[in-house]
Amino acid sequence: MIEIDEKDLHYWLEHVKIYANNGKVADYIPALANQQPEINATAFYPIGDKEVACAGQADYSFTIQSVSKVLTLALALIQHGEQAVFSRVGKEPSSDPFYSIQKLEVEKPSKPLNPMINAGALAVTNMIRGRGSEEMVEEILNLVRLLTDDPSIEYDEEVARSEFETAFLNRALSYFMKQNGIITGSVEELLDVYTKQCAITVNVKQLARIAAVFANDGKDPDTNQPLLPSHVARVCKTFMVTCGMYDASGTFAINVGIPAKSGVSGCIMGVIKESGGLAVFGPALDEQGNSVVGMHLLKDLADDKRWSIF
Ligand SMILES: NC(=O)CC[C@H](N)C(=O)O
Repeated sequence: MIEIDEKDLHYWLEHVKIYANNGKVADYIPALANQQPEINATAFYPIGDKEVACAGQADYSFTIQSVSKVLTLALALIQHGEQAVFSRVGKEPSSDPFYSIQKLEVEKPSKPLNPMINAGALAVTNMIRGRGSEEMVEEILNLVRLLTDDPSIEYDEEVARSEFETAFLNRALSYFMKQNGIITGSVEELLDVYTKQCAITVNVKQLARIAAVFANDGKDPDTNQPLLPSHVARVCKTFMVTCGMYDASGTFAINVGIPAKSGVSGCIMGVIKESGGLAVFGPALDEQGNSVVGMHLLKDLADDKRWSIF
């Protein structure tokens, strides 16, 4: 069991916050361009009914963006099983940027390489049960409410609308996959669900709790009640290791060595085996779209606490 307390978090966040100057806030989603690069926060949610530790603006809410890809994958696996899900999406890293379209044309048969890139996540979201986009969004929100133990979790309407109005690349990916039978039904409805799942808002304490459920093999970190089947948690964690940090996943595995997932809002969740979940937020991003402050914080903490699973 690796102990981490508030003093650690304060110390390391103070140490790395200067790196925000080296990054840029995502602006391809207009509503995200308004984020303040100097905001930062981190939280550690321990397994075993102990207090969450945090530092920085820990009550600040942000949208989860690509972190939602792990959650919709978990939901699709629960609803349809591995065979059905992996008939539509692959299990291999792509080494391309998360929004890339090129491998969809090159791979034969054409199926997105993994569920952590946009194409794969869109294919997974397309599988979520529901009679329409509203019910599908509600299914996803209910999973996030379960994992955060907070029934008030919602999505940010302005961020969702802003992405929906400008998601030309995600529409292109979806139409390409519809042509190849990977996606069925209305692309506009799919984009409606996808942009809303990306716009679900949490703070670092809530995100750290989600990571803690994965660290506890799918069980509630406080009560040990099963929330996700352990094999689903295992598949999700494996994808976080191989593809969770986009085309920086290999470097991250060497430098930090834990399952993690980032989102372009500037959030990262990290899973520390049998210990707990760590979340960090800092909206200034590096070239690959990962939070600069988050990457430095995770690297320093992983070195200090010997977190690497390798
Ligand atoms: N990397 C991300 O966080 C991408 C999520 C974003 N909503 C998109 O599809 O572009």
